[in-house]
Amino acid sequence: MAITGEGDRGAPRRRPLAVPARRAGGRTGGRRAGGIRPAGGREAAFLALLAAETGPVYVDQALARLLEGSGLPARERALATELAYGVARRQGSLDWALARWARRPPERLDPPVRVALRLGAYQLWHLDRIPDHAAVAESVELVRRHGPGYAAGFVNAVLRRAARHGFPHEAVPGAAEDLETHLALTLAHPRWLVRRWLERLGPEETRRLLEANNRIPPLSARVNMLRADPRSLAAALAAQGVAVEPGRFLPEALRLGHGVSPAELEAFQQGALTWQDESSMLAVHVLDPRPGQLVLDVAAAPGGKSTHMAERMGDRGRVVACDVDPGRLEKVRAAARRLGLRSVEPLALDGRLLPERFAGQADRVLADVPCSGLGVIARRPDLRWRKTPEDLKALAALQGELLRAAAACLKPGGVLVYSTCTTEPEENQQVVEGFLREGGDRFAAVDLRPRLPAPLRDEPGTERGWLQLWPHRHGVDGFFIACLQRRR
Ligand SMILES: C[S@@+](CC[C@H](N)C(=O)[O-])C[C@H]1O[C@@H](n2cnc3c(N)ncnc32)[C@H](O)[C@@H]1O
Repeated sequence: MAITGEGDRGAPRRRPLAVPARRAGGRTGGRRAGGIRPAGGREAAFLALLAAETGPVYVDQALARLLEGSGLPARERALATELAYGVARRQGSLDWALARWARRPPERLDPPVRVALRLGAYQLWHLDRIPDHAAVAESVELVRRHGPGYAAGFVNAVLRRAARHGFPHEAVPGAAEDLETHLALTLAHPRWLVRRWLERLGPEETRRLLEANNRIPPLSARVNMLRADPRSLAAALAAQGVAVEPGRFLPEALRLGHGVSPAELEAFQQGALTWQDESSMLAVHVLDPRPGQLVLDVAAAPGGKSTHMAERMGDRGRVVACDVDPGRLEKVRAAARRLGLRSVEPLALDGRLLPERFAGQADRVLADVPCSGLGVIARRPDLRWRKTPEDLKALAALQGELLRAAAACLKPGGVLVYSTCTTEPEENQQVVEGFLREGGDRFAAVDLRPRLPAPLRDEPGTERGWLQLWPHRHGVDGFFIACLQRRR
């Protein structure tokens, strides 16, 4: 769902699988999803899942590219989204069950074959309204069109067995017997994540978190207060038949009903709103940039928070929007243009080099760093299967370096926010605590309570300078915010 400004955390992506084109077999193997026109929703889902399986792209991104300009009617687009997200979400448990009918683990099969099997099995086991024969026949047809020669007969045989026997519920251990495996299989998450959350949150909360990760997340928008006021905009949207309600925490936030096509909404095109989760808006509220200030955004693309800061500053002052990826900086430029903001200055640079230009000068610095994205699993359903504990370690090193560079740019009395869209302490509290230990008494954690809306003031950690938001507790993305101030 490429709808929030937060879609891509900019973390290093998985490398493309080194599948030789012939073995990958498909006529689509190795080609980017964007280059093909799907004939219907099922084919769009299949191609998006295949693109994610064989390239450095997430399913939601591949699907968005495929659907853009596909000319598919709304019903087929909805089917594509339901299937692609559903399969991506359930991949681990689908593979576990399919292994017994395929007599080998799906990851050892050619990508088009395993994608066809997952797509068929998902429809058989999780969608009541699709008749079994259609689920099987359509999957066979897709692999015939896009897979290796042998595949159609194999997929047909495996899916017929899967239809006959159903999902092997009897083989899933009970919660009392083996809670970790039970939750991993019934709520489709990798075991290492379930284990880590069980240790930290206990059984009940872990279950609620896993369930929240499997729900369609809210569609949140930020009103550009320089162009519109939230009440009137909400009324105008309601008059157009859009279901709309206020945000949970902030005056500029709105929640819109699903079924809205974000980029096509007139209010978006006219620069009156930006798609953004409320958790991200909170980071800017905590930083509290003021008109006329010099503000640095260390890792700014696609510009969700840079543009929010410029809006809050009345477009007066400078918001230097730095990002190492010049291509992604174009999105910042486009967002600022759409929103009518002139104070945003895109800068293509490794954020670690910012002190060479801005040492000791900035009033405010935002370090919204690349992270694992484990707080946005609901938006990016295949992410859970791609991340490993090793990723968290590698990211923590880069996050620490970016935080040190950000802090070096602050002037005395200047304020910094460090944020991520992950829930994991290695990328969050531990990075900030490590930095504070190294920095001696030059920096101090800022009490967040006066900077937060009332319902969040008493969350754990706020008086010590940090806030962890959770999808199952707060109804927003999993997001971390820490605030520091330079003393001298
Ligand atoms: C989480 S995203 C930023 C989201 C952005 N703050 C927003 O609100 O729209 C992380 C960004 O970090 C960038 N990035 C990764 N390594 C970087 C580095 N060393 N210096 C600067 N930017 C970096 C990525 O290109 C990506 O755009």
